[in-house]
Amino acid sequence: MSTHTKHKFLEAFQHVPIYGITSKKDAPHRTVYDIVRDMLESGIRVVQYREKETTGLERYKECLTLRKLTYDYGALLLIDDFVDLALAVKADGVHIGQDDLPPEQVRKLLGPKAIIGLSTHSIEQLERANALVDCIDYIGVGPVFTTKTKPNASAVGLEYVQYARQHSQLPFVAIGGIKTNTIQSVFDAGASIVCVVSELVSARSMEDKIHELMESKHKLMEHTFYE
Ligand SMILES: Cc1ncc(COP(=O)(O)OP(=O)(O)O)c(N)n1
Ligand SMILES: Cc1ncsc1CCOP(=O)(O)O
Ligand SMILES: [Mg+2]
Repeated sequence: MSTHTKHKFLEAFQHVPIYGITSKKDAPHRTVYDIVRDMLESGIRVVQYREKETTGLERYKECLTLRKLTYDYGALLLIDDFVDLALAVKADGVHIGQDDLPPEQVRKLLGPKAIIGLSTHSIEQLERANALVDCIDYIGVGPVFTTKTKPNASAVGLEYVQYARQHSQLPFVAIGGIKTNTIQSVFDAGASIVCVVSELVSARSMEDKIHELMESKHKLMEHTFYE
């Protein structure tokens, strides 16, 4: 909303431009706490809690522990969908979809300091988000590629990432089907922040996986620098 919240959001990607999202089903033998601790130990500083198949009470208990953990690492905790949960655990903000509460209502509920992200899947939705530049802090752009993590959503493609790069007035996070073999194309299309859910959460070593993912970003930077 304010330049302050946008700055706080962008600053958190200074070292690792990866937005972390929880997914217990991609690491069935680990707790959400272990998953997030690994993300934080690997340098991630923005974590979204996204657990669809959990009770409200379990979500609350898990988020309470994550609030303390993310706080200890100076990281941001965002909640997917549930504004009430974000308020209850004093999260830094929420990520909402096109079918959730309208962003203006979410802003009224959470106040000026909260970070609010909104999913977009088309040029029309991106342009509507541009008109909300005083209400929301960033947008999601995706699914870039088809993904089992969101099986019913159609891919928007790299062209939409390029469009976001050129036309979004808000910081954007590219998401959906981004893996070691596709991440380079997403950076090439103009994304600065990416989200890798299943491949990261299921990795044997999250730290190694992040290094592997970031190799393409470094290659891109060297390439741009020497051009
Ligand atoms: C960073 C980011 N981008 C997009 C989404 C998708 O959110 P939404 O459209 O609400 O869909 P669900 O995640 O609820 O299935 C996201 N969560 N995070
Ligand atoms: C939550 C969400 N929103 C758009 S795609 C997606 C899932 C991304 O998961 P993965 O990185 O495993 O494809
Ligand atoms: Mg959602």
